Amino acid sequence: MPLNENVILLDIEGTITSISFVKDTLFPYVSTVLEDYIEKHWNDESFQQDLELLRAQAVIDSNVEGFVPISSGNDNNAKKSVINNVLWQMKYDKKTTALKQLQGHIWKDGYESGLLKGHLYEDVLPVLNKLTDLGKKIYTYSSGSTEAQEYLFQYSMYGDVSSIFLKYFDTKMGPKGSETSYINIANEINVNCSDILFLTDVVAEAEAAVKAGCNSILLARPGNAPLDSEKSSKFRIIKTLDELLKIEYVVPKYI
Ligand SMILES: CSCCC(=O)C(=O)COP(=O)(O)O
Ligand SMILES: [Mg+2]
Repeated sequence: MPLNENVILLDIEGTITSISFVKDTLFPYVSTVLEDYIEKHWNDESFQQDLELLRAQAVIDSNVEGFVPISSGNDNNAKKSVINNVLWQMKYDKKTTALKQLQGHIWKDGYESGLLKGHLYEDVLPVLNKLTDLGKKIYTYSSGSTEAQEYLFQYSMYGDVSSIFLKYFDTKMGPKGSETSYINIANEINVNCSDILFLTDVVAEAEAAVKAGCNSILLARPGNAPLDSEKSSKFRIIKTLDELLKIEYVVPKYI
């Protein structure tokens, strides 16, 4: 049987979905419809919850250089300031739970209208199906909100493939560069960290997972940022998930 670990935890962007889909399709969709969305949904309970998170994040960010404040109240000035704050966060690709939750809600319309179709590399579904047949449990952990992840899989270019994934995790487990987040996920699914193989395109995330006691493999997909040769040398690097099926026993390279 390939792989020691029973749990396969997948990063999304740069691992199973192209960075280009996120940066060139999903993010511009939000920038384009943001103003209309805020105007239309301002009084909705769901948007008011998103706004509360954005306001709380703004307090945390208030000392960050270039920070864009959110005005209080419900007038046009407040709406404009929310738009500007969101665009500022997106410009710097901030991974705050507040931004990610709002983006997920905005993408919903785009997926449901058929304008957005979640990208998946062609090796992903065949390999994940084989791993499932081998008894492996498949989970995702992304900075994108759990709802955003679900939409991407429900409305993927291959149709609804969400049933492959047992559960989605997001930054509510903690940031992806923090070892505690992987311990939180292990606790959530009732396994030891040593039972988790985390796949990602980001070395700092792989290092955090390994510090927590998980194993980790790096993905080098076309269009990903080049991997730092020194830092990534501690890890096995694969180009597609097919390579997972060829691994008989993963001797963690970082030991
Ligand atoms: C779940 S699709 C949206 C992806 C996203 O917003 C993002 O920031 C990607 O982060 P990841 O942790 O999947 O690399
Ligand atoms: Mg990634």
